[in-house]
Amino acid sequence: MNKKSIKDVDVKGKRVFCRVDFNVPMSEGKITDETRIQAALPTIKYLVEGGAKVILASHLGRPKGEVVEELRLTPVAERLSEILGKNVAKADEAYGENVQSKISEMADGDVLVLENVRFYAGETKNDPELAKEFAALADLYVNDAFGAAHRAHASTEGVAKHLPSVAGLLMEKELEVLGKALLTPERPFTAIIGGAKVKDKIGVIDNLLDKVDNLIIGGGLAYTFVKAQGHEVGKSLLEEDKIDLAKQFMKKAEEKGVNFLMPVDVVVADDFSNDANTKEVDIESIPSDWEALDIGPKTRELFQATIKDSKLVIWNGPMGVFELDTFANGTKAVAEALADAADTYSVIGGGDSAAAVEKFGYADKMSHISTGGGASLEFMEGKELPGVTALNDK
Ligand SMILES: Nc1ncnc2c1ncn2[C@@H]1O[C@H](COP(=O)(O)OP(=O)(O)OP(=O)(O)O)[C@@H](O)[C@H]1O
Ligand SMILES: O=C(O)[C@H](O)COP(=O)(O)O
Ligand SMILES: [Mg+2]
Repeated sequence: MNKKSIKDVDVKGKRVFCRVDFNVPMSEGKITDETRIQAALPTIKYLVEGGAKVILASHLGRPKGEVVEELRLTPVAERLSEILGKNVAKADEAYGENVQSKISEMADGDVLVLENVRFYAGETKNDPELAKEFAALADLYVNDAFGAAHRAHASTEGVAKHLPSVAGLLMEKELEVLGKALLTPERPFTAIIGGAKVKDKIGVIDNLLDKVDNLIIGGGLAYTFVKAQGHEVGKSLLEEDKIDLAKQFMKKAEEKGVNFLMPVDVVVADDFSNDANTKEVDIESIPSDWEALDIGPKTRELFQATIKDSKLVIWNGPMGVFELDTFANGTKAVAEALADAADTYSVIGGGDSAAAVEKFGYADKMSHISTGGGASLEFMEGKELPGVTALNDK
């Protein structure tokens, strides 16, 4: 990596604004998967042991510039305190006088978690004034939030303009491992894309089609493509204004000779719940009042066969609503195929995807579990990550 890391600078006694990705899956105020907290520990401990005053900043969810009580970082700070075995302070804001006064009371090695940076509208707009407020809290900026490095936001990019700025240990490791896999990808190279962030992720398919041998589409993302194929999708997740784009991608795949795999059957439900009525139907027969919430058994086999024959697989986005057991089989089948494929280098990306692999007990069978979903995809596409570009060169 040509960027400076925390190992290249002196942190002792410094106030360090450390951006982490604590955007963890939560349910009813409880953290349901702490992969991202665990992944940030090496940097946090390095800073604590190095005698820095560690000021942690993160987003959680997408509160759109307003305070959303359920998206406070308090549970994360509490969990971090347990893990570190020391008191971790929590601020109710992310900058300003109250925060300054909390920081002025910190001793070397103390840890403070700021409030969700996305409670401020300026965060996602990369507002220079907000970036300056963040910078005013610290002497050094560390970006360890690989999962948010594809965002040019005030706490991931803007703040770096005002402070010496270096990468954290997780950021360094992610870039190294993913970079290696990408530099000379072993073939067949397969990308599996699913999940729910259709608007965000559909675009990555364009560049991926220049790189992969197989592209598998599942999860909520699939139904925009199903519609583009000319089938009805009932109440399934659909981005109407991306249908034309989906058509273009299918055409491009054909021209490039990329094997483009889509669900051939699905599990549909009459309600978004575990006790909904469900049935398995072929892809051209989704009933108008029903919603496809998982891939079906034929699709599971189809996807598994391709995975088995691949040497490198990158996977981002669950195949169905795996949080509900009724719709977990598709995601489980993909995880299982990857776990069984001993000769396949498997890279799992994304908060919910990592949670799924963990939930099904396959985490230690994967070659690399990246903390980045969108970030790992954009990196794999060959795009520059603004959160990395903004850091100081070596
Ligand atoms: N068919 C579907 N309909 C609706 N939601 C779906 C469907 N399939 C999967 N999902 C949902 O997609 C969500 C995960 O998508 P997401 O794009 O956030 O993936 P991720 O791995 O967390 O990546 P990132 O880190 O970028 O968020 C899950 O909560 C899951 O329930
Ligand atoms: O979950 C993620 O992929 C990262 O935390 C980024 O979140 P975002 O997609 O809401 O920017
Ligand atoms: Mg997610």
